Amino acid sequence: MRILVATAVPAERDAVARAFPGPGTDVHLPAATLHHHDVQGHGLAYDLLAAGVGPALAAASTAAALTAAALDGTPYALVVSTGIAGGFHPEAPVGSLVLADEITAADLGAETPDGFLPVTELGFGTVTHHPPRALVRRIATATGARTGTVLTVSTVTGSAERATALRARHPHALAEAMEGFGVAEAAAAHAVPVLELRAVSNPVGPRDRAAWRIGDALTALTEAFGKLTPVLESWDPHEPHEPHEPHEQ
Ligand SMILES: O=C(O)c1cccc(C(=O)CC[C@H]2O[C@@H](n3cnc4c(=O)[nH]cnc43)[C@H](O)[C@@H]2O)c1
Repeated sequence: MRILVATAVPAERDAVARAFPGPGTDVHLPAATLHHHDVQGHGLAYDLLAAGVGPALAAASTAAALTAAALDGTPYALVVSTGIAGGFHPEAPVGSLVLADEITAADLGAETPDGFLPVTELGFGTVTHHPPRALVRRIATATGARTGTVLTVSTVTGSAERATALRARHPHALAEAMEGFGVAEAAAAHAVPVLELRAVSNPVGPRDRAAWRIGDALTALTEAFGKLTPVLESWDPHEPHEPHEPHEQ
């Protein structure tokens, strides 16, 4: 089973790679370079992709890798968007793991005098993707990740007011990052299921870049991916999808 893991930057990709034994191999594609790891004896192959920062570049790079695999006749069974993230206080503290049960574009829409309208209310597209519920449950149990909404933003939140406004619109949001929705859009175009797993490096709120605990978050990411293989090994990508249940408000 082939799994595509999309991070934003090479430091996150390398943190994931440290979960696997051996050096891996690089595969150069048009518009994307994959770092390939076969997990011996488990029938799993991971392709790690530093897909770029922000939803647009992440979507373009992920789509390039998905298309190459499909044309090759060895399509991916799963796409995982991963990396560091901001965590909403107090539910997702620095160093914790968050696994998305919803991946939501938080700033894709229009501002109106009455507030923000998502694109769906303008009659376009989608703003949310849902990872497979049963798989989310199993991975959360294996890794200790909290489950909830992970927001995708194009602008990192830098004030308490913005953090409060986002939580008011998305009461189940645990974290924000900048790529998940883009990666999920590319996966959906190929009808491939998607996960988003994040390690919290900073609180969502007033900007204090010097306080980001990137090293701790990258270590948490390596540990989480070390626990993923047995779960994915026992996962049947063809198992029927449990219907999505909306969060209770
Ligand atoms: O400087 C480094 O060593 C370094 C190592 C790993 C990652 C980075 C990044 O800057 C990654 C950018 C990436 O992180 C996500 N992120 C993290 N915190 C937030 C946040 O509060 N709000 C939104 N996004 C966040 C995001 O996905 C960025 O693409 C640096």
